Amino acid sequence: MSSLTYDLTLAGLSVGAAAALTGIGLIVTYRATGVLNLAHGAIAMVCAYALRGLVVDGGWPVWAAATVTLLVVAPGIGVVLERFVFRPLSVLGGDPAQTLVASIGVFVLLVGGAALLWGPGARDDAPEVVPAEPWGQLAVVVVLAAGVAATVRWTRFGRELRAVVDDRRLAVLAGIDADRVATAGWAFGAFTAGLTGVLLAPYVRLDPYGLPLLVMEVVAVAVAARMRSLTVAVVVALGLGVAQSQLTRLHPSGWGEPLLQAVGANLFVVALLVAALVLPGVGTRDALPRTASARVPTPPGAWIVAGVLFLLPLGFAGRDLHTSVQVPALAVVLLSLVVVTGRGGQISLGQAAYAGLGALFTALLAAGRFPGLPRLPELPALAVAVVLVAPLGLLTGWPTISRRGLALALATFAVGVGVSRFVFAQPYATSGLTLGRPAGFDGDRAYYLLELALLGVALLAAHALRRGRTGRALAAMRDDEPGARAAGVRVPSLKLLAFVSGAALAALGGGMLGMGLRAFDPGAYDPVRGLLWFAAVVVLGADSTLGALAAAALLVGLDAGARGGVAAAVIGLLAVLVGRFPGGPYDALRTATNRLRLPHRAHLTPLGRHLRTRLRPPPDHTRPRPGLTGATALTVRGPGPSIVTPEPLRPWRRPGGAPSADTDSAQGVPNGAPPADTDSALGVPNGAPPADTDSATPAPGTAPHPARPAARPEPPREHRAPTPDIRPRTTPAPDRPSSPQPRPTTAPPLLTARGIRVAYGGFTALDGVDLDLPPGRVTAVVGPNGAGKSTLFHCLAGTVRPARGRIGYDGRDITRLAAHARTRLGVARTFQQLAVFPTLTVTENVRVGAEQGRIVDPGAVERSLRLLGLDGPVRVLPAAGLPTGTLRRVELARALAGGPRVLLLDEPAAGLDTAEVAALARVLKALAADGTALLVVEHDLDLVAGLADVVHVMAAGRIVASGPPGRVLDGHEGAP
Ligand SMILES: Nc1ncnc2c1ncn2[C@@H]1O[C@H](COP(=O)(O)OP(=O)(O)OP(=O)(O)O)[C@@H](O)[C@H]1O
Repeated sequence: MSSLTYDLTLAGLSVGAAAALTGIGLIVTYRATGVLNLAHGAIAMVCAYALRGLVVDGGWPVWAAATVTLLVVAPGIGVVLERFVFRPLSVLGGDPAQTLVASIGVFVLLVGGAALLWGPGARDDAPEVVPAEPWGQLAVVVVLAAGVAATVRWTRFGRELRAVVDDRRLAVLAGIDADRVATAGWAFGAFTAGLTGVLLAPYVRLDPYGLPLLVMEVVAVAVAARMRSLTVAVVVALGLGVAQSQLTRLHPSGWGEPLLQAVGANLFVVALLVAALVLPGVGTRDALPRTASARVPTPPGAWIVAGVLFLLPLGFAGRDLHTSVQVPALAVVLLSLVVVTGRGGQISLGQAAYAGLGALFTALLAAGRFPGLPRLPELPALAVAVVLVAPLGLLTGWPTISRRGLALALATFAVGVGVSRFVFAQPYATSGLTLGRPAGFDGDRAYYLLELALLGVALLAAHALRRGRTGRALAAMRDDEPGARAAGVRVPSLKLLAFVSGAALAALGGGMLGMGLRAFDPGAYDPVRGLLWFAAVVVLGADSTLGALAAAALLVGLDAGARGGVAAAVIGLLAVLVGRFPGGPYDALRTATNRLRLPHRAHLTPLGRHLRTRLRPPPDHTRPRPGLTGATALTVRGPGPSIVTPEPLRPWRRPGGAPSADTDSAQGVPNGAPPADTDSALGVPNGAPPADTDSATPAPGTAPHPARPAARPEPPREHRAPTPDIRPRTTPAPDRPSSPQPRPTTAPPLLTARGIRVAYGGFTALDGVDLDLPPGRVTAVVGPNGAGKSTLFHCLAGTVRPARGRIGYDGRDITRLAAHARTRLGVARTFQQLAVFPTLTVTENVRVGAEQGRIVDPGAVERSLRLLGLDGPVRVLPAAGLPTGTLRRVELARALAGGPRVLLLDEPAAGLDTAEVAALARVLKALAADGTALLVVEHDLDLVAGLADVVHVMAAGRIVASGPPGRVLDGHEGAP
């Protein structure tokens, strides 16, 4: 090996070793806590400053200072973060969106705090702990990686660690001390961060912004290792380090030279872009940032106050006015986050890139240096820049189609870093690019007035995107993406719309900011700003335009003083604390969404599945709920004649024919109401405990089913079939709509499945299943756990694509059609685990279904609300916090509002009490009588017996018996 190659390899190994340390730390923290510690680089920076402080200012020997920094300060930071920031969040439910926001908050807090403490300038006197030669650093990395790998694989602690990462709640129930595991993970992660900072600081600029960002750029190493394999992380880190170093030897001529130089200097950023955008996303089980986008009610008069405050600077002069000029511009940038994150529910950490591109393009266009376009005056240049940047929103928009949560955060962060390094850091942008203000608006006051006008336009645009059909669809997508798809919302295009609009708004704000500063300053749009802006918007109410205005004023105002970093420190502190405010917006959302959810098997690793099975609550014996223990529990008598009991379509009514007053527990049962009436809309007897506060699939350790007002006795066999035991007990209301005659039973099926086969890995979940759903009939699918019912349901609904077979609808092949497209054709569904939109009111929930469904019928919302007994006071309440029984009806009303011809119901009775189940059965029978084809996947055989026209029994991925319930369910007698 030539001496140059050798020297470059050694230099590359040195850089790679530091990157490997970061990778190891990030992976261990992630494995121990499920948190991707975005503050890793900031911890590294603080430790580097601490070491420098002890050595340079305190006069300590390097070895003593390094020992204290690495063994006390760094792990101490980790323990403090775990104890006071992340543990409270995980105890509250471990919402990944909250932990993500909190880790961004810690990053911003540490960066701001460091700028306040040590000043924003760079230092070049960081002490050297390990000699510049790489062998020492390499040895440290190899020993650390081997030690961690051995611990994770072979020790009890390692097993506990994996269990905690899989599912903290389940691990705790299995007797694991999750806090101890998390504390150890955080302490070790912070130690590696400290080591990275201490090793890197002598060779790079030690400043509060640069070092953290540098460390975060190498997050690619951990992502490439899928946040799992330490070996892969170390190999990738060393490989990238050496490759980056060797690239400096190449000097191609022509256009390739600047490109190669840029790539060579930023190979870790290239790797980050590839890892975040091209490789499959990590952390896909993370939720959307639901909690980061709560609807914050606007206090009365707030807009007037905001208007007055924004007009105040017109009375300022000099430096104050000059500073104020930044506020409207920044407010426009932050409005872009309101649209993307607040309303659309998409994490976007790269918004600073679009703002910077807006400023850069405006400056280049105004200077006549934009390739292929003539020189333009400033205002048209700004308008053209906005138009040019808008489609670039697809850069962060398209990853959202397949990514969410952590994977999306990484993808958008990567785009922000990539644009910053490959566009903003190039000579044309860094060589003092000036940007004038539009003619006639040169003075600060006149320019401020122009900004207010542009801010007004941006506010109108943001309002338009947040209101009406689009706004409701965005909110639905944010609240519950599968639910939104099921309601017919075109989720992929809506995400792209959000990002394109967001990019346009950010570009407008960025251009305004550049004009305010009269120059393009790349530092004003670096990725750290992107994190700060994201945190600020989240903290002050992501779905609030007023919050964006307040955040802009706060950020500019706090940093207007002599010391920089105040704004970052304050916003960081608030972001760290925001998930912990009791009674805050998070609580309502958490109760509405999280309480119902035990992670689905599909989202768990094998260990999690094992724990879930072990810890599954025992069956609820307070309610007779005959289950199938296996196909052998049934006696199959073969197909018999179909039974169709046509019933008129009529609302969910109380006896006597009057539409039910809503007596949801949220509303309270009216005083003096008649005694327990199981035929009422809700079937909640007076004085009975609220029908539900629990989940259909309850969290471990809680009762598996909500308290029921009365146990439902199992009907005698002869009452179950062929005469359904659940019959309407009310006389039809005189004003009920006349319903068409049911279609003859010979009508061709509307939805068909032929030869459906689905395999998960090597396991065949469905093996050649055929199914027909004729109009006007209720078809039920029953079977023991794991029989394949849900998988079949998903195939019909479009959420699982079969490996083989065909799904047909009305003669058309829809096998490859997406879920939302099926809904728009007329195949609606409900969910086993509720999928409602908690921030929308009951009426808005139903309206989403009506607006996106098969037919747009202005009367559909009212009709559906009435049919499901939701037309009382409950209609104006947000879905968050309503009882399960009500939410089930909301979900059903939403599905019906789109005018479906086929309705797929996944365990519709889960979480309902006896009376609610009876009322539900009546509605479903009425729908069938009205010509709808219904599929019910249900464990409640009473319901199936009374409701279904034909029952299919599944076992081991096949349909093993079919026929009328009276025959097929006969053998169920005696089953436990
Ligand atoms: N995403 C997945 N990955 C791996 N295996 C899966 C996945 N989803 C389902 N399975 C397996 O496929 C089989 C059928 O599962 P499915 O959920 O369809 O059954 P089911 O009849 O609906 O059961 P249950 O009544 O408990 O919901 C089960 O053995 C299940 O463990």
